[in-house]
Amino acid sequence: MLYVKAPAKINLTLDVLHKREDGYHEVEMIMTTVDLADRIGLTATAGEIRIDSADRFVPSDARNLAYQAAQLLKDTYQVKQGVAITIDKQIPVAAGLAGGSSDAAATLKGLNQLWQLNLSEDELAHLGAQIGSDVSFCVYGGTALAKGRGEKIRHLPSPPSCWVILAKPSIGVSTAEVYGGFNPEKAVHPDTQGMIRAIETGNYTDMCALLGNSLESVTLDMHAEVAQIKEQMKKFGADAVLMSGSGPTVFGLVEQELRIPRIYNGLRGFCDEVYAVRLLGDRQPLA
Ligand SMILES: C[C@@](CO)(OP(=O)(O)O)[C@H](O)COP(=O)(O)OP(=O)(O)OC[C@H]1O[C@@H](n2ccc(N)nc2=O)[C@H](O)[C@@H]1O
Ligand SMILES: Nc1ncnc2c1ncn2[C@@H]1O[C@H](COP(=O)(O)OP(=O)(O)O)[C@@H](O)[C@H]1O
Repeated sequence: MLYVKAPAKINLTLDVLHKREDGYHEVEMIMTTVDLADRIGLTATAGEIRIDSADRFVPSDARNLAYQAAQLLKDTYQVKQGVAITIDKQIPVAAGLAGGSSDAAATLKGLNQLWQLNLSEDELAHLGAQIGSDVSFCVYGGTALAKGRGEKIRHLPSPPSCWVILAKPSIGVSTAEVYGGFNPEKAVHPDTQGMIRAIETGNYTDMCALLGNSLESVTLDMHAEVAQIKEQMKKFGADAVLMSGSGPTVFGLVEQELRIPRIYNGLRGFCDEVYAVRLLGDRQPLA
């Protein structure tokens, strides 16, 4: 079996510019991967695509984004073989951490090897955009500025290294619903260029100060728990906190490792799903 890692992402900034004619929103966002990852196993079959996951929230049919990735490659390149895909789910589902998108991206990369398609990363990223807006970024990983509906990628250097505390309240959030609730009149717009400078110059203080997400207030208005978790995370000592993507996961940046146990243990009192991970920063090897 071929194994591929599928890491989660967080959005350091997420600026929603406007709603487009096609219903999607034009965005500018800085995404970076963290070392919380699903593990995708791929085994060639005679022709069919199968999905196997022990996680009850992960669909095991064509709704699964990894299934869609395999189907897309099979149809586009007339591949006769099929694949059995196992998903060892570690990333919380519907959390704003792009778990499904990362599974799809890992499947594209793994099948490129297994089915010997010889496609470039750029070709895989381009195909990935047909599956979902975040899939192109997940093909590359690392740190990037994403524009368009999320599929136009410009690579950025690694942010200054730090710990990331992730806390997910026990609610799932629909990305479409959150974008649907976006109100341009009330929107806050993060300083994307400032964040790029902070990353390029390795300025941790500025990176913390410039975290921002236009979708945060939409989800906060729907779910009071998210605001409570933000408050708790700040109180327990995170340097800066923000909701990731459309939520509901809240992340906190922490420079000093010594502070992690207090924040982690404090949050565990409120929230079942808490993780202390590192920023991955750089793009990672395949497996
Ligand atoms: C908000 C973000 C931020 O990284 O991530 P998540 O919270 O999902 O992790 C992304 O923009 C989510 O990307 P992704 O989850 O791939 O979205 P898609 O499947 O393409 O779209 C789901 C739905 O979200 C809305 N959508 C998505 C992207 C976008 N730029 N504008 C939109 O309006 C559309 O209503 C679309 O039907
Ligand atoms: N491989 C997968 N892992 C998780 N969820 C998936 C997957 N494939 C499809 N989904 C569906 O996608 C939806 C969004 O899941 P996910 O990608 O985890 O969240 P988000 O878009 O918030 O980052 C879920 O409701 C789930 O039903």
